[in-house]
Amino acid sequence: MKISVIGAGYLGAVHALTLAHLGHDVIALDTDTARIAQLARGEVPFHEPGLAELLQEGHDGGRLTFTSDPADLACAQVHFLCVGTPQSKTTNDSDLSFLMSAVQALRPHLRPGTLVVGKSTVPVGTATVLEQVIAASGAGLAWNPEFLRQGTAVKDSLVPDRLVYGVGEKAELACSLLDAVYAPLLERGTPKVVTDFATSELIKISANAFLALKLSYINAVGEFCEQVGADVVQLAQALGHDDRIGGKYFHAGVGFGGGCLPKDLRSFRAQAQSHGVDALDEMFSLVDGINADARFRTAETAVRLCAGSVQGKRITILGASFKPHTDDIRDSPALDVAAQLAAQGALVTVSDPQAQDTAWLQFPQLSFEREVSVALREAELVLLLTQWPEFTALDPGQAATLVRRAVIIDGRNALDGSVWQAAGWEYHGIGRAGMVRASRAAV
Ligand SMILES: NC(=O)c1ccc[n+]([C@@H]2O[C@H](COP(=O)([O-])OP(=O)(O)OC[C@H]3O[C@@H](n4cnc5c(N)ncnc54)[C@H](O)[C@@H]3O)[C@@H](O)[C@H]2O)c1
Ligand SMILES: O=c1ccn([C@@H]2O[C@H](COP(=O)(O)OP(=O)(O)O[C@H]3O[C@H](CO)[C@@H](O)[C@H](O)[C@H]3O)[C@@H](O)[C@H]2O)c(=O)[nH]1
Repeated sequence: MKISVIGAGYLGAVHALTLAHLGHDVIALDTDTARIAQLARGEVPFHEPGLAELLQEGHDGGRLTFTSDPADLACAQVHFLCVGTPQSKTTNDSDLSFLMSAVQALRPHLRPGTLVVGKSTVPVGTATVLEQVIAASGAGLAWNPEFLRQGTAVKDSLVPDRLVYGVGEKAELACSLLDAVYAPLLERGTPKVVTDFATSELIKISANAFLALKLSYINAVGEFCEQVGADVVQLAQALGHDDRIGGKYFHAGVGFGGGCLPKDLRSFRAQAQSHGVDALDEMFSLVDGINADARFRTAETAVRLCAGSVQGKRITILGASFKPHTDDIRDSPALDVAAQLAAQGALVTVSDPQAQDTAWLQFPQLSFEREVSVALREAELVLLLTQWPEFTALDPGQAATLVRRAVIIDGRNALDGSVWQAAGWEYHGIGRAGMVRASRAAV
């Protein structure tokens, strides 16, 4: 099938390349002409495991085209909308301006029997409005939210845990075309939920809000653990043995970031508020606050470990991206903590295997050093804030010879604290008061 994908960012580029992998002819459009030129040359525009191989495969198979001209989309039978829906600069609402201009640009090139499919994450009610915007063209509209995670985006797209079709006036057309698009996944038994627009929109945003809730819950319990001398890592493991709770997505630490969870939970708050569901607004205000606090408390611990002031202290931060295996620094907890410490006069060096090139432009107050052994030199405090394998595999004995003071905050509880302690480090896991006490005893 001929398919267009509009918006070639972290979601759209992956979606376009996986659709080509499934055997479709895909044309991807982005208003960022540099990005389109890069993709057309066969270069991936960001770090995502497995994406370069898919791009090569799509090029070799002649199934991929890239454009910035909406007129080129006229040949496609299905059009996926994958543009950004960031948080508004002034409120908690989603900024839908990119989505609206993408649909306006597409509208003249639509014809009867074709389908526009929204994949971007949107507030409830958006699909109903867009269905009216394109109605005169004779094309149908569906909402098909995406649940991929950066870092495992290719696998998540090829082996999704569910497909959601939100359908409206042209439900039959929508279901038959989406079934054809996803035929290889459906044949493998991927669960499919067909529902109305509002439910499909809410499924997506409430999923992300729930994940944020789970993380803020374990981080708040982690704070309690610190107060009473308990260990949040053991606690989460024990809770996770209960299937009703589950151990996934339950790692306490410096909190969540990225281009999705923070802005989606705020959009959820704004939507709940505008519909008078104050309990959800209040609940997610707390979730957001706990997350901000996790970052703040990490920075506070760093100050405490520097005898009350980081002024002039050399601090090394391991990690810049919001999670490992991506170069995305949107709302990165690591960079937030780094900036908080730099604002208090610390000399902060950040190391990241992939995210440095974007991070240094946005954070000129920080120093960046890709080579971790160089970044660690003469550090008076080290914080592990993004658990890249390059960092979790560090030899603590070797690392101890590089730093001035062997003190580490493990902001992701990703290191084996007892091994680091045995190598002479003062180890501080977040929510792990027991590890701090053991560290002090070892010193
Ligand atoms: N990143 C993810 O893992 C992920 C997963 C699921 C859902 N989502 C949702 O998908 C949407 C996109 O997120 P993203 O992370 O890919 O954002 P992104 O910023 O990486 O990509 C958005 C792309 O859209 C392009 N664009 C903007 N306006 C355009 C227009 N009018 N026409 C064509 N292209 C245009 C931008 O140049 C950019 O390349 C958001 O709604 C997000 O919430 C993202
Ligand atoms: O146990 C955990 C798991 C995650 N995180 C943090 O939570 C944030 C988000 O992680 P993750 O959800 O894995 O990354 P995203 O790629 O942002 O994916 C989320 O956002 C996407 C965009 O909407 C959705 O499609 C995905 O389903 C949803 O998981 C990151 O900062 C992680 O470090 C933790 O702190 N502890």
